[in-house]
Amino acid sequence: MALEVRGLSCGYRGREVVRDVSLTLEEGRVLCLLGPNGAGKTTFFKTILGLLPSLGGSILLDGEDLLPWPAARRAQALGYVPQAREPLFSFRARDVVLMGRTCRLGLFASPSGKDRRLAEEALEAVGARHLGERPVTELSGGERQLVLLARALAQEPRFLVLDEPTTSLDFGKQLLVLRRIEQMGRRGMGVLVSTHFPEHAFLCAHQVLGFHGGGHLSPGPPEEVLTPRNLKTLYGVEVDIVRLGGKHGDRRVCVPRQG
Ligand SMILES: Nc1ncnc2c1ncn2[C@@H]1O[C@H](COP(=O)(O)OP(=O)(O)OP(=O)(O)O)[C@@H](O)[C@H]1O
Repeated sequence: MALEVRGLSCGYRGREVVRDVSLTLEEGRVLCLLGPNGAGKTTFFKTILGLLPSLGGSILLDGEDLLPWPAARRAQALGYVPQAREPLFSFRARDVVLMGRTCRLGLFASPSGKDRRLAEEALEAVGARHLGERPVTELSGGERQLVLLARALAQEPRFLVLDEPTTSLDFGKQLLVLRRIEQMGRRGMGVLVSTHFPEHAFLCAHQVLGFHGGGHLSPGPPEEVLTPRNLKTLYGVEVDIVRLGGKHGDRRVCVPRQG
C-alpha cells in the first residue's frame, strides 16, 4: 500500500514551481517536506490532493491513478490539514471535528455514536478536548490548528497531508503534535508533513524531501539528507548537525555556525 508520485511538476498557469519530483511513501511511514518560503511545499501538497491541476507526471495510490477518483473516495484515502487561517463560520470545535467523518457517511446519513466517539478521541489525542464547546471563530491560531488536526484524525485517512502543523503552536504543543505524527506512522498511516524546522524531521520522519527554488534534493532518510551542505543549499545558512547521546537515545540538532 503506497502513495507514489512519479515525475510530478506543479505550479500555476504554466509557471512551474516544482519540477519532476518522484517519491514513494508506504503506509506507516512519515515524509517531511522542507524548503524556504515560496519553495513550493503547499503547491506540491495541493497538487497531490487534486486541488491544483498538475503540470506533468502522475500520482498513484496502490498503482491506481488518483486523478479520476471522486472527492469522497479521495477524502477517505487522503486527509489534509491546510495552513491555519481564519474560519468563516462559528461552528463549535467539536462539530468541526465531527465534519471529518462526513466522507464516511451515506448521502443522507447523520453521524452515529461511533462517529461522535471518534471525534472525541481525536480531540483528546491532540490535547484539545477542553476546546470542544468553543466556537472556532473564538479560538487562537494554535488552538484552531489543533482542531483541524483532530478533524483530519477523525477522518481516518490512509495518508495524511499536514501543511506546517506546528506553526503557531507553543513549544509543548509542537512536541505533542510531533509525537502524534510519529504515532500515526506507527499505527499504519502514511504522513506527509511540511515544516520550517529541519530538526522536526529528526524527531518524526523516515524520509525527507527538500525543495529549493525550482530544484529539489533527492528524498532519503533524515540522517542522510540533512547534512550541513544540504541545509546550506536549502536555506543559505551555515549550520552544523550535532549528535547528542542521552538516556533516550541518539538525538540530532542543528546548531548555527558563529559569524
Ligand atoms: N494561487 C497562486 N497563483 C500564482 N502563484 C502562486 C499561487 N500560490 C502560490 N504561488 C507562488 O508559488 C510559489 C510557491 O508557493 P507555495 O505557497 O507553494 O510555497 P511554500 O513553500 O508553501 O511557502 P511557505 O513556506 O512560505 O508557506 C511562490 O512563488 C508563490 O508566490
